[in-house]
Amino acid sequence: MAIIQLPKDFQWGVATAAYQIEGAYNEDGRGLSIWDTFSHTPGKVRNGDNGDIACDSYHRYKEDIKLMKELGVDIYRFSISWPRIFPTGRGPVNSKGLEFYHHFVDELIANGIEPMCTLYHWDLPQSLQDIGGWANREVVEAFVEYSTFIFKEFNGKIKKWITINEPWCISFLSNYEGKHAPGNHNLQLAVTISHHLLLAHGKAVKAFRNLGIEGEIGYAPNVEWIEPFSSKQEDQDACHRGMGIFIEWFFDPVFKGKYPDFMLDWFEQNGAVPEIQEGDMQMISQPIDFVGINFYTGSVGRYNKEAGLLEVEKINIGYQTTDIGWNIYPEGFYKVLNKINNQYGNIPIYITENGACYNDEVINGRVKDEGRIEYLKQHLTSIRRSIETGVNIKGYFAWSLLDNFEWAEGYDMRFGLVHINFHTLERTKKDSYYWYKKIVRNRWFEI
Ligand SMILES: CCOCCOc1ccc(-c2cn(C[C@@H]3NC[C@@H](O)[C@H]3O)nn2)cc1
Repeated sequence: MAIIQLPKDFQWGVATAAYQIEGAYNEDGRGLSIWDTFSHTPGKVRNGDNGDIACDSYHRYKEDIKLMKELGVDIYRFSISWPRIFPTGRGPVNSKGLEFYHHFVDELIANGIEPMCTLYHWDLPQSLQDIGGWANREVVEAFVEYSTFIFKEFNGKIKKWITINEPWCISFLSNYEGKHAPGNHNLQLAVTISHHLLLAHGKAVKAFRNLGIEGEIGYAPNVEWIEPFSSKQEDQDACHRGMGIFIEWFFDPVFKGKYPDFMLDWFEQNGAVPEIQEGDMQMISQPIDFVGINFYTGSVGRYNKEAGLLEVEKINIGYQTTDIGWNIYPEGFYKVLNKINNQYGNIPIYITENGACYNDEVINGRVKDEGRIEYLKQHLTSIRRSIETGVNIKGYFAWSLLDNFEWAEGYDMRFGLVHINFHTLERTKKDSYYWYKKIVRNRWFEI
């Protein structure tokens, strides 16, 4: 057995997102989001699930904060629902929605838990989608207005800010693959949206600096590791593209002020180019204070001309998988963290999401989720290895505090440290909750 120790000043947290846990979708003046529309469209979400009620955290947030308090976490990553603040995306403020988030943040602080706020975690106001959504540069301006309002409202209370969560999911998964809201299938649209998301991020950072808001700001891309099947150049190049759409495409503009040529060329060969205007790249590359990294899985990849847009085939070589079918690949976590560190400098990193889907149920009042504990051990070990290699990792957020609405997979796929009975909304602490509580307290574990 080996003892794995995390630094004393390492921040321990848990993460959620508004649409996945709040419910109260039409309460107290909240406007509709694209996920209300998408989840209410037959065939889009497993079992026809939607976020109308979810974990009912809008009403039960004090109970959830008590769970965090007992867990002993230092920090809680949550998102603000844009349509709960601006029901049509811009214009009149919904005072009840704003009041909810003030009460929520005050309760966190009163319980000694630092708030980390994600401004955009996929729930675009439907009214903005009706004018083209992120494909329309007007929506970039609306995001800056929304962000500026929130910065001013919570200045001094919230000191860690994330602009955009997982821009790959918002652009390519949602507008090329069509798997998430709004469910389009158009590469040019996806590339245009990816550019506008980065522009929105940069403009929000600029506003944050100009307003003199207290604290730190970053964004939270999701990344995967794809190990080349062989040293053949075609396999290496295929995996470079497969990772490039997550890493270089969303990191180079922010940290180097330009898109990576190998991805620009590939998209252009497929008929898509980002619509870059004068000053955009300078705005996008506003210096940030940290980068949030969301990591779940990796795979082995090889060149295959028939394997979709990037011609990289992810092959199953027998890795164990979680209940959502994703490979368990902690080695890839170590590799991707070191790749980012080597390519973009020793930028402070928060692991803003990492966790495992295991759908264990409550039996005699207990949830024995050993698989999740093992996954967390392996991935926290990769974090320790990365820190010892020189990666500046400041903290870790387990995804997620609660079982919740896992987007197109609905409620069947459970990532929580706390089990939710979605009929009664009863919360049950899983074995992994007690394990994580011990790690947060001791800052070491055996593997
Ligand atoms: C192109 C292949 O298409 C198949 C499906 O492709 C994906 C890829 C990735 C995901 C995915 C889901 N999550 C977890 C969430 N992160 C944010 C938070 O809200 C969690 O709920 N991360 N990535 C889903 C589907």
